[in-house]
Formats: sequence, C-alpha cells, structure tokens
Amino acid sequence: MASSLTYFVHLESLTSTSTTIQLRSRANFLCRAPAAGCFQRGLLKFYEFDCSIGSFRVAKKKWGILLGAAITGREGKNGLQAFEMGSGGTGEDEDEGEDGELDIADDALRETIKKSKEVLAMQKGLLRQIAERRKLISSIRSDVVNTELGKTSYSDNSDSFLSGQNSSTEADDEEEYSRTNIFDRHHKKIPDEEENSVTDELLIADIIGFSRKTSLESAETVTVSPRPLKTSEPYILKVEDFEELKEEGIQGVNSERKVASNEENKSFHPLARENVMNVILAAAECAPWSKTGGLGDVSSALPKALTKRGHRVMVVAPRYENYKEAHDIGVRQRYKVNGQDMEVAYFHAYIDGVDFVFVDSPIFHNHKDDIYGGDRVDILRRMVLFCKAAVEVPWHVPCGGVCYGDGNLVFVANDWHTALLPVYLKAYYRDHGLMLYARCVLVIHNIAHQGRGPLEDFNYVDLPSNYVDLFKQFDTMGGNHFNIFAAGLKTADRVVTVSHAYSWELKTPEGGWGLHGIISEIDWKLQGIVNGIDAKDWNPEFDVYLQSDGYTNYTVETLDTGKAQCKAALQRELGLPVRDDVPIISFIGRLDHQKGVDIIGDAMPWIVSQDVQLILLGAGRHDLEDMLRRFERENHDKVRGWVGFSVKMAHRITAGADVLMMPSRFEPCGLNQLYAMMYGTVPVVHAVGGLKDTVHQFDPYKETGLGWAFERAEANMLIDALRNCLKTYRNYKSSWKGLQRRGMTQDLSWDNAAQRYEEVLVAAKYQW
Ligand SMILES: Nc1ncnc2c1ncn2[C@@H]1O[C@H](COP(=O)(O)OP(=O)(O)O[C@H]2O[C@H](CO)[C@@H](O)[C@H](O)[C@H]2O)[C@@H](O)[C@H]1O
Repeated sequence: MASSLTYFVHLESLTSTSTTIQLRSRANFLCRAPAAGCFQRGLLKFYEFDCSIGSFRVAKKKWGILLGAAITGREGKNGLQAFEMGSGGTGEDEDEGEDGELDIADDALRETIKKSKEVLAMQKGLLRQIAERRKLISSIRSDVVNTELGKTSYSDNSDSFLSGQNSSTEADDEEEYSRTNIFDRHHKKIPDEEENSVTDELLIADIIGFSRKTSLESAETVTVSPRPLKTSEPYILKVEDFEELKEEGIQGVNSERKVASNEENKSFHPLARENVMNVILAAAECAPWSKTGGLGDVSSALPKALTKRGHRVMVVAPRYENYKEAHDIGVRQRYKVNGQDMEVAYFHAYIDGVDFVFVDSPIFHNHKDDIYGGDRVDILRRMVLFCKAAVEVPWHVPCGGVCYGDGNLVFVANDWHTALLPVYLKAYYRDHGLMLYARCVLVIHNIAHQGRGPLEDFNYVDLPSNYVDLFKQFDTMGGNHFNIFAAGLKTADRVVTVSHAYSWELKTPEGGWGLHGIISEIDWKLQGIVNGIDAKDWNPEFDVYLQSDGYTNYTVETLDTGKAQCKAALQRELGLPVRDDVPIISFIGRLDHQKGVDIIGDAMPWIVSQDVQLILLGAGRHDLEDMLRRFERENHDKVRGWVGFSVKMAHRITAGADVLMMPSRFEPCGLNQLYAMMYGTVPVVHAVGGLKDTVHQFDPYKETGLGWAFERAEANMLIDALRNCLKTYRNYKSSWKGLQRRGMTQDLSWDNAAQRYEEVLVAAKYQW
C-alpha cells in the first residue's frame, strides 16, 4: 500500500559506517547530504528517493537530524538513529523492529505528531486570516472615496502585520504607500504548477523553517512575542498540505519572494533552488539611506543579488533618521547596554525583493551624517545595541506577516561594527541550545578599523567573563587590548573578504593591521570574493543623475557622443573650460591615508604642468580637505576640489571624466574603479588588493588590459602611469577606445559574486 509521506532527512551528523532503514511504506526521502560520499550524486544536494517498501541503505553514515520535520530520533542498537514522520499515512507499524528499523511506537513521537498537527491547524488559521485581510484591502482600494473606511479598518491593530505599520502618526500618504506596496506584494500570482513538489516542500520548510511557531503565534495576536522561542520544535508538513496552503493563500505570506512569477522561476539558479535559505545581512550603513563608503553600496546591492538567486533576504541597519519608505511595524524590544535598558523599534520596507529592517533608537538619531562619530564608547554602545537587536530580528520582525525564524538562517555581518553579532549568536543563544541552526558569516571590508579599546571595554559588551579571551589581542600597535574584530573573526562560522588579493594581504603584518596572526589561523574558513556593482544604479544607460543639467545616458554603442556630452556638462557644471580635447583626470574617495590622496598631492606639480583638467571629490581628514581646497585655489583654470559627500557628483564625475586615479595604499576591493570601467572611464591604480584583481595592466602590443596598475604607492609611480595613460589618450585613439570598450563590456554585476557568497553561506550552514 503506497503512501505519499515525505521524509526530510538531514545527514549532517551521520557517523556509522553502514545503515539500513527498512521502510514499511512507500515514501519520498529528501536527504540533505553535507559531505561528499554520502550519496553518489554529489555534494550539498537534496536527494529524493522514491523507496518501495523494503530497505533503504545509507552507506558510511548515521542518521542525524530530520530537517524541515524535526523529530527526535531513537537510538538503534548499532548506533543508528532512525526516524519516521507522517500523519495519517499508511504503513505505520508500531512494532519494535530490528536494528535500524523505523519505529514509531514512542510516546514522544506520538506527542510530536500531535503537536505538529496543531501547528498545521494554526497555520491554516493564519492563512484564513490572510485571505480575509486581502479581501479587506481589496475593498479599501476600490473604495477610494471612502477614506474614512480605510482609516477605520487600518486603525485595527490586527491589520498591522499586513499594512506593515501601525502608527497613527505616519502621514496618510505614507500609509497609502505602505498599503499599496504590500497589497501588490500579496497579490502576486502563484505560477503554473511546473514546480515539483520537492521545491514546494523545501520552500515552505526553508522559509518558515523551525521558527514557524513565532510567526504563527504572532499571527494570532498580530504582535510578535518578545520572548525568545526555542525553535527546534518538531513540525510536520506534507506535500498535500503545502498544496492546500497554496490554495488558501500562502502566497500572500511568502510567494512574492519565491514564486512571484514564472519569469522569476525560470531564472532561479538550480544551486540556489536546492540551497534556498534565509539570509540576514547586518551592517552599520546601507545605501541609499546611509552611506559613508563602499560598505553602504555592498549592503544594498548584495542582498538584491542573493534574492535573485531565490533566497529570502533581509538587510538590518540602524535607523539614523526618518526614512520615508520604511514604516513602523509596531514591535518593541528592550535590550541592556552596559546596564542601561534601551528600547528599540523596528521599521520595515520591502524593495526589490529585499526586506529592509531599520532598528530605531534615540542613540542612532544624531548620527545621520556622522555614522561613526562620537567617542569610542559612544560608538561601542551603538554597535552593542544594534548587534543585540539584529540577532533577534528573525524572531521578532514579521516581514510580510512571517518572521524569518532561525531554522534555516545565515547572518552576514560586516566589518567590526557588526562583528559582535557572531559573538552574541554564540554566547547568548547557541551555547544555550537556541538558534542551533543559525550561522554567521563575517565579511571583512576593511581590517584597518577593528573596534579597539582598552581591555576594560569588555564591560560594555555584556558578556560573561569567560568570553573575554575572545577579545584579548596583543600586537605591537595596540599592545594588550580589547579588539571586537578579533572576537568576531574567531566566532564567525565563515569569513569572507572582498577580493582575492586582499585575502592574501590580510595574512601579512602590513595588510593584517595586527590581526594577521588570527587571519592565518582562520585561513581554512576565509575566502576572497570580489565585490560586484549594482548594475542598475551604476550604469550609464540608466543612471538617474545623467538625466538632467545637460548630461545624458549612454551605452557602449553611444559612448563617443554620450560621454562627450557628459564631459561638457561636467565642465560646465564645475566652471571649467569646456574643451573636448583636454583629458579630465578624476579622484573620488574618502580623504584618508588609505586612499593615497596625499600621493596625488606629491604628484600635483607634474599634473598641473600638463594640459589636463583635474577633478577631486572627497571628504574626511581635515588636512586633506584643506589640501583639495588649496589645489583648486592655486590652479583654478584646471583643478576642482569638491569637499563633501555628493552621490550625484560621484556619478557625474564618473561619467564625464576620462581617467580615474586610485593610488590607494591598500584597497580591500574598491568600487570606484569598477564604476569607472562601466562608464568607459579608464582607471589608473596602485596594484594592490581588489585593484590588482580588477584592473589588468594595459598591453599596447596585444591590445589587452583595462587600465594602468603601478607597483608601489609612490608619486613617481603614479606619474609614470599617468604619463603613459595620457600618451595613449592623445596619440592612440583606437587603443583608448579598446580600453573603454573592454571595461564597459565586462560583467561586473553582483550575479557572479552572489553565487560565490551562496557557496559560503551553504558551507556555513552545514558547519557544526
Ligand atoms: N565624497 C564622496 N561623495 C560621494 N560618494 C563618495 C565620496 N567618497 C566616496 N564615495 C563613494 O563611496 C564608495 C566608496 O567605495 P570604495 O569601495 O572605494 O570604498 P571604501 O573604502 O569606503 O570601502 C571599503 O569597503 C568597500 C566595499 O567592500 C571596498 O570596496 C573598499 O575597498 C573598502 O575600503 C563609492 O560608491 C564612492 O563613489
């Protein structure tokens, strides 16, 4: 007699050498095999075994944890753990079997099944609620005249999880934005039934994960329980259940992300499909809301690329000011920071398939233009609060009505500011049997900033004293000190840095800034992945900053005319002589030691002796800002030094200039050279870190390469490279065009990088 039970099996902790499971029913097995050799079909795949009644042999390993339907196993005589799950299926034999035989004659198991049924019933309740809410929203939308009705309906607390806000203080138009936005999300169609049931099962298991209890409970009351929930509770969901749930409207909860359209489904990469997971990227800045440099760009662009691969992705960042797109979801949590109780609120926006969650607290508010400002302890307190709040976001913040949960979750922390996240994940949760399946990947964007302080700073991070060693660091620069990056690197499950060359440089005393020893020790979990760029924001074809003031969008086909027009517009805007024949050399970046802007200063006498125009945009160290102003003052006919942070000017300079200089002393990746190449602007860079990885030296004989990459961060090297560059610009027009075309036609999008990240996330997930 056949049944359609599906078994989710996680083979992570298999240990015995040979295991036989005898099935008394026909069953589908979904096996997640983390180690090579478990099954012939390869690594890190899901496997479906349509087993006939009889035995099913698993070589080499022992059963571990059932995934998606966690049921505590029973220890067989040979060390085998065997499980069976199902509800009302056939072939459930309660007799005690032989070794390895499936056995469900267990009270605990019965209890588990019972509980699971209850959970399923609750879920159906939630779906019914969603269907009702959707009807309500439809009626409100169609009744545009009766605004009162809309207000009355939405003043009801129980709608807040759908409307995405509950604050009566928000402006009406913002409320309408929120409603419309979420309405649209919840009305996307389920695609044709071309998806196989395996994917459906995985989606629901992975998206809702083991934390469905959180979302289900919250659905009843609409406010989310503040208490930490144990999330490894058993759950059963069969294929038929999922079908039923889909019919009832589960798409209102999740499908906008996973099954939004046939088009999207077709573009799902098979690897992501099998490894689809929940990803929460936590960062101190996220463009366009907050940005001081490349971290802001990455934390906004990488999540979108991961979403495209099928993952459910959230960005968590502090709320430094009022962002019009994000709405208060009404959830409040309290965390202690150095003994002081602090309340945080959560604001949410759903944009380009990504959930953006902003953690709100008065301590972030005065730092909109000064994210890392204040004294050392101020910053530390902000980051402690932010990391404590961020790590619990998957429990407390229902996005589209459903929390992320921690069952299938990987955090991505960035730089020292969020390096406490993996530490808290371990110290507060995993060491206490919570969030057992959550992992954390830490990304190094810049090791030069580490969150250093005296050892007493340990008191601010609110950890038991046995964790102090994680933070203790001795080096010749800092002596014996407290170092947050060090602790994060030790506790993260995986570490990524933003280029291959930088992953090597980090292990040297010069490149590791005192952490090279730790980096060498954790080499096994370190990987370099070159950043991509947001191909919509930074694309001359669509760039919104090139649509006014005489600028124009252009492509590689319209490069000659389009770029010439942008160059003229830039010269006009900055009050420089409008001349097509004079090369514009540019620099954009933070004004600090890293970026080598002082090296440009050393090269200035030579630069201004040439027939060139020079445009410098930057903010940072006051002495370097003064230097820019002085350059402009002294060479007003050909130099502009724009002091400040202007995204618009960064785009316009990138489009209008012919050459971009990056004499960085070190550069983990560098984004400006990537942007420049996309815009047909030729980079001249110091061959270090990501600049070395991405700007290949021009070879005039072979007509290959993308720009000039000089060996040492010295003025004479910069001058040599610029001299050759200008000679090519003036005398070898076709070579110049070749350089521009090669730069513009590269695939610099995040797609490739996102795939590499996904591999790291998967590796983290299966790491114990
Ligand atoms: N005055 C100004 N006005 C407007 N925009 C300005 C600006 N100054 C800088 N920017 C913008 O800020 C970003 C800087 O990106 P980078 O990657 O060069 O630098 P950063 O050193 O901050 O980032 C760190 O993280 C990133 C991301 O991983 C790494 O690429 C990098 O090597 C590492 O040092 C670019 O988008 C640039 O246009």
